[in-house]
Amino acid sequence: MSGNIIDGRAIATQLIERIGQQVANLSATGQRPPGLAVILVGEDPASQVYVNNKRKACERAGIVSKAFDLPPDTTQHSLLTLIDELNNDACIDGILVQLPLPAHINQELVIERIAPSKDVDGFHPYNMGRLALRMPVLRPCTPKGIMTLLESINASVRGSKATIVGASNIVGRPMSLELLLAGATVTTCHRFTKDLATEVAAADIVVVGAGKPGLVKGEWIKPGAIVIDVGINRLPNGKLVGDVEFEEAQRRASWITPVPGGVGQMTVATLIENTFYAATELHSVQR
Ligand SMILES: Nc1nc(=O)c2c([nH]1)NC[C@@H]1CN(c3ccc(C(=O)N[C@@H](CCC(=O)O)C(=O)O)cc3)C=[N+]21
Repeated sequence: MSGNIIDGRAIATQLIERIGQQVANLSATGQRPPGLAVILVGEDPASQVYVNNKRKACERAGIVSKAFDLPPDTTQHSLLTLIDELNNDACIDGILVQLPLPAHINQELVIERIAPSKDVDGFHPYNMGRLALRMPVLRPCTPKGIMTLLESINASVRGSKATIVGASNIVGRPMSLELLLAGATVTTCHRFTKDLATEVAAADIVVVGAGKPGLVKGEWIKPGAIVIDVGINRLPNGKLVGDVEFEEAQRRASWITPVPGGVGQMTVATLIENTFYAATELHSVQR
């Protein structure tokens, strides 16, 4: 078996184009375009790349993006004040605060300040709680984008065994909730997991988001499994790699996502999807 590559770039492009058509339909009926505020505090180069990708995707879909590039010494108070203003701005449907924030700012406090209906990242405790209780509203972009990728290959998730490697608030935990909601039997692994190899080897679907290059060995993958790699690691030689040993994993998998060109692209496209959803289902786009 040699795994097919899941073309995240192509599926993301399709999704952005579909939203673009729906945005055009809004303006044809005299409604305003969706608006997304993208807040970046500081000058981390990786964050700048991601934020730029998000702004470009907005443009492709006809979503109005409003950039807030704030200096690294921005106070927590002024960031919270900006969020309050955006919460009350009728042209803004989504507020994205790029993470990580500088250490002097309390991330949880900032996320909780965003109005849940504008939390297009799906990180607010309200939205995470809704997902946990099987009543999703705005769903975290990376896990939701992965569900879209699984649908695109007609994966049978219900009744499958899924192993998630990494239990972060933005990837592992919401991914576990998405797969549980879709009827998988879910195992979530983290730094205290005793035998990672055995947990991965048992899985029909493996989702890895740990931020450690080569953490998951290709030989652990069950033949025919689906492998989703959320890791993005820049090696000293400049090469971008995931958390999975790609070549050996590809030999055993039925399907596998590449890095770059896999999950990262879907994260951005899903942000666009969530912003459109917030505008049309949670806010009024009537002028
Ligand atoms: N509030 C918030 N929301 C996020 O969704 C969020 C965040 N903070 N902080 C950081 C992570 C990471 N993330 C990515 C976005 C795009 C790519 C992406 O476009 N990746 C390209 C390659 C990019 C490159 O060349 O570095 C690809 O995989 O093909 C990757 C990762 C969003 N995140």
